[in-house]
Amino acid sequence: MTKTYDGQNAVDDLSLDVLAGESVALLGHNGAGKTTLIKLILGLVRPDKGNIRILGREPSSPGDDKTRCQLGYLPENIAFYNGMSGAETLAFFARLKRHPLSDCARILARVGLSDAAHKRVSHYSKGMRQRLGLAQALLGNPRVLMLDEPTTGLDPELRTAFYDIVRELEEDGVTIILSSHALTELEAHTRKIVIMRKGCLIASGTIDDLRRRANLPVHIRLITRPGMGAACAEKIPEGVTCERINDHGLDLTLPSERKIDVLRHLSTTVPELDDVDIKLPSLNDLYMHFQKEGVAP
Ligand SMILES: Nc1ncnc2c1ncn2[C@@H]1O[C@H](COP(=O)(O)OP(=O)(O)OP(=O)(O)O)[C@@H](O)[C@H]1O
Repeated sequence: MTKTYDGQNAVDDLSLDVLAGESVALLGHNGAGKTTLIKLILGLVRPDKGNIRILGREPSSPGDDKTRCQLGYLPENIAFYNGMSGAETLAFFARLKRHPLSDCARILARVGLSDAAHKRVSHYSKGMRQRLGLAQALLGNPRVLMLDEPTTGLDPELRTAFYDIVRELEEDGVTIILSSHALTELEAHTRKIVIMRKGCLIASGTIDDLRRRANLPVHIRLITRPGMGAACAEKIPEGVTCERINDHGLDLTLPSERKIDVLRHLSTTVPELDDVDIKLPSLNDLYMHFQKEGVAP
């Protein structure tokens, strides 16, 4: 589908299948079209070309509240009424979503806000507001949950707690679509990655799929017995770039398909070797690779 604003394609001829129960990370530069894609999925905006089905239905079709109630959304910047408490806020959203008010306390407990339930939202920290945002997204026990940059501004402990909740939801079979710029944490927490650039989808798959497609070099750090770095460097096979970092450390760069051969060679011919550390391309490396102009989808 394509969505155009003021003559510019915010989402440009993009096709995407998300399976039930999949957790998908949407990555892309500022203005790549991630939020627009989420709004298309939610039915908040309609595509100018193409179409979209979510849970088998057109999300923006008038009167289809049943489908919309099965979607949860945590926007990038959620606004609350500051004069209301967390419990009052959640009850307000629960009425809109026709979720039983008697269940709100359970949802507040799930996001760790029970103790602050009766505190005014204006007195909440950024992390507490974010958790309240997640609580409202969980109303209606959604089958599909859209989280737009949900961990921005959260400390490492809260991020971990946040992803623990996301994992539980995944285990319950909820489909999760999450947009973020926090690549390191996504690497550990999402199964499928979708990379957007200027409204287009430029790569998608698991991190292993993306590694295979990008075929970036692998880095291996070798640690030898003290003073044996130079002797070890002489035994490095042809076609492998070798950089000495000190008298007992070497950094190798090699094509990924040679990884096993080179490790086998080192283990049989370099008795001075003390330790080996293999660094596969990270999600950040892959993201930078695919964002480069000229990489074909
Ligand atoms: N309501 C709108 N009216 C006009 N242009 C819009 C509107 N919403 C988004 N755009 C434009 O569409 C493009 C994609 O914006 P979008 O917010 O989807 O990007 P994003 O990937 O979510 O960015 P970020 O990472 O900065 O949040 C941008 O050029 C933006 O200016």
